[in-house]
Amino acid sequence: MAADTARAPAGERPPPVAVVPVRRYGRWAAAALVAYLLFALGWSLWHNPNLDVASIRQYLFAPSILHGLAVTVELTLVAMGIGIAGGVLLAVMRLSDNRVLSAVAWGYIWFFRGTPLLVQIIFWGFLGALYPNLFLGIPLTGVVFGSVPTSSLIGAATAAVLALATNEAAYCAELVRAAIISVDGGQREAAMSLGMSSGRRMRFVILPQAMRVLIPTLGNEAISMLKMTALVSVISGRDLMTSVQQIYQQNFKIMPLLVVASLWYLLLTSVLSIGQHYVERYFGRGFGVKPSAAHERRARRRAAARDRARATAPADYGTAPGHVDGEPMVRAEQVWKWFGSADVLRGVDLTVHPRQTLVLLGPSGSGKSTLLRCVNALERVDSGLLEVEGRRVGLREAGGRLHEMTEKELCGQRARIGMVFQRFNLFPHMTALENVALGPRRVLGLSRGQAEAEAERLLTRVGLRDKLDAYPAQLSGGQQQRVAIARALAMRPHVMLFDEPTSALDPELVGEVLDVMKDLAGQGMTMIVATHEIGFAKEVADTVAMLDGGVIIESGPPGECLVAPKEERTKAFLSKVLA
Ligand SMILES: Nc1ncnc2c1ncn2[C@@H]1O[C@H](COP(=O)(O)OP(=O)(O)OP(=O)(O)O)[C@@H](O)[C@H]1O
Repeated sequence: MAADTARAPAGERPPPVAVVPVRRYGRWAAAALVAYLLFALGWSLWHNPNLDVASIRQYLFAPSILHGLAVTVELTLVAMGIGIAGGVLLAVMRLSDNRVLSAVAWGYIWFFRGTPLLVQIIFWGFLGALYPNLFLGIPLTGVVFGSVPTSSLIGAATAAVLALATNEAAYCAELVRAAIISVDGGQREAAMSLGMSSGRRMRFVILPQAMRVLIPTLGNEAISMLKMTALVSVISGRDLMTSVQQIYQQNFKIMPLLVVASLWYLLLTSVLSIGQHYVERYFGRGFGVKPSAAHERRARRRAAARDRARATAPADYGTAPGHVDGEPMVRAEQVWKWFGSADVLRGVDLTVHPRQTLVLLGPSGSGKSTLLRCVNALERVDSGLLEVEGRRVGLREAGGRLHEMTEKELCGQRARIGMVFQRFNLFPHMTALENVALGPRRVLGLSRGQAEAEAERLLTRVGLRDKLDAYPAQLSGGQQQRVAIARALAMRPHVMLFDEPTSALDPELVGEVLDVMKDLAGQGMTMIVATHEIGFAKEVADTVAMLDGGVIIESGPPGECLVAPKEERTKAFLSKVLA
């Protein structure tokens, strides 16, 4: 029997197919040639009397060299640390809606990238020539609390750090900004829909994902910083390269001393590269990087913490009750929304009562997503009244006028409204469990154990008990959407919005998501569902509304709207969808 037809007992993995690999003679020859050339180069260096191995040995651990090495390491670490922190701050300022902050950040980056680093080092080193004394006081008022001579405050070492860090911050700012922009916009919206403030969104959702893009470029920056520290010699900084130069200017052993410097730089660069590898692996979790042993240990520790926390998880941790009996859960009256000259919603009226399911139908571009986004305060309506639980969405009435809600108020309102997106928008750097636990932990203030115990309960409810530690990339579309539903439910929302939750799924995965939604409706969740699933609408909806061109042209019980629609447009739409 041929190897590829070998059989194993039924159900067991068969032996792998035995395959003779292609003989790649060209590659072997190329590898042998390169190895030979490298060996020859090493041999010629080692036996070159001008290299002066004895001097290399003599100076490799010389005190002045080791001191220079320590200065280089210290300068690199401190300047990179301050540079990265400053860069993040500048990037956030640059991306801010506040024009003054954005302009200041732009000006900073423009100036520090636009002038040579050498000039900046000399500037900081000789700052005393411009400002002989530094004052602490209130600018432009003449109020001074104290002053010191500049030269006593900013010595060569401080000037070196200031110059390298302020310059690095400008470069880092652009790298961080590019990395932040590279994070999908859906991530921000998903975090907003959980009621996370802008600071929390940045810290827990955007920056961890941006870091994956950022780390390789920051690794490059750190390595070039290591070598740029040599420039501080112009203000008498005592870095590695300066120490080497001082020695060979006296003894003329240029080659051996350059080899000493190179060996130390190579060692430092290697250490940085190894560090970069681990940091990259940490931030690459969920993006196809294999989970490390540490990841699995952490998962086991967390499972134990969940077991301990289960007993202490509060039953009523959810968002504060906001609903008054008898009031509609969602009410829209003459809601208009426009983008520039395009009127997307043109006077929408609808009412959804508690425990009811409203299904929104309508062709692509009719405004279904926009309406749901308005209900969740992701967009502000331009005209009309939109209320959830009797409170205007995104607006507060005071003194007979409407005021924009503060971020805190908006987050509180969003947290009571669950949203499930067409493209899932799971956080790719978090496991299913972490995705679901994020909101309760970071918005509602549960402990990690309690939040994860609750997340486990919800994931079990949507049939994903065995996928707690899987990252979104390791889940099918249907499974991802079920995690997204559990994530929204974890906030104990008062109303759930579904924006075409099955339209990005393969037909055979649609059922598993619809089953979870039917289950929710059966348990009395108030829901607004934009979908083209007519069978679901017939079975679950209390009301069906047909949106066309930003207007609800027909609404009523599914028995009327779907079985005997009055409007020609609805008939045409249904015949297309059901075709
Ligand atoms: N931020 C925006 N800026 C400009 N136009 C927008 C914006 N958001 C939506 N629109 C426009 O509003 C219209 C309605 O879009 P919306 O996404 O609400 O439709 P939809 O009914 O959900 O469509 P689909 O079923 O294809 O998702 C579209 O013409 C779209 O181009």
